[in-house]
Amino acid sequence: MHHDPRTHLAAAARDFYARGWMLGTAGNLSARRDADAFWITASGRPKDQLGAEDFVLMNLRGQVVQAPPGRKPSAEVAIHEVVYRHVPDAQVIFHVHSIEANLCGHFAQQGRLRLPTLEMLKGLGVPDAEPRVDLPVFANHVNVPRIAEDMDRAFAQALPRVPGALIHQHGVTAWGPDFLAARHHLELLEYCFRYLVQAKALAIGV
Ligand SMILES: CSC[C@@H](O)[C@@H](O)C(=O)COP(=O)(O)O
Ligand SMILES: [Zn+2]
Repeated sequence: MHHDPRTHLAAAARDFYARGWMLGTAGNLSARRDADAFWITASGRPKDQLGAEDFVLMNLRGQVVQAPPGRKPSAEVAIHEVVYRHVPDAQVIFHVHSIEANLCGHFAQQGRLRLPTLEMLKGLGVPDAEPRVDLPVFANHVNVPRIAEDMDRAFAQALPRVPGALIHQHGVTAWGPDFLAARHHLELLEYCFRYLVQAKALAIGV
């Protein structure tokens, strides 16, 4: 769909950086070029100042198709690959590191985080009056392909009910059929995380 989504990815990164979600080079963003290839941020680049030379084109078999000199794909490219392989509708993937997402990992039980019963979950594709929805939570591993393998196994069983997944003590990954939808999904998940943290602080059961 997005034959060259790099300027859109750079704009999204600036936005998320300004929200404090991509500090210190954290996070990575990608968008499909076609059924078999996607553009992803190069590893370790400052997310408030990405240029055309800060993106790498990958195929869905983990191979670099095109990379500017000296640039490597994101260390977390295997996670994006798993999402693109399992979710044909996913055209754009955003992975960011917020404080609230990391606090919320501690509220998870058996690898699931129960999302608050908010009307806003409609925006995540859950139209129920009293939604009971869990976000999958994966263990973090220094060896990123291990995280991707866990996700691959889980997604082969069942895709998450909402378009996202949390990695414990690390950050959230959200996706969507276009840039706007992926951003909305990320914003709504981050809203849920803020809500859960504040509810916990106020000792409110959700
Ligand atoms: C700032 S360290 C964070 C990284 O280890 C990683 O989790 C991350 O999200 C960014 O890695 P990157 O290789 O730049 O895409
Ligand atoms: Zn990360």
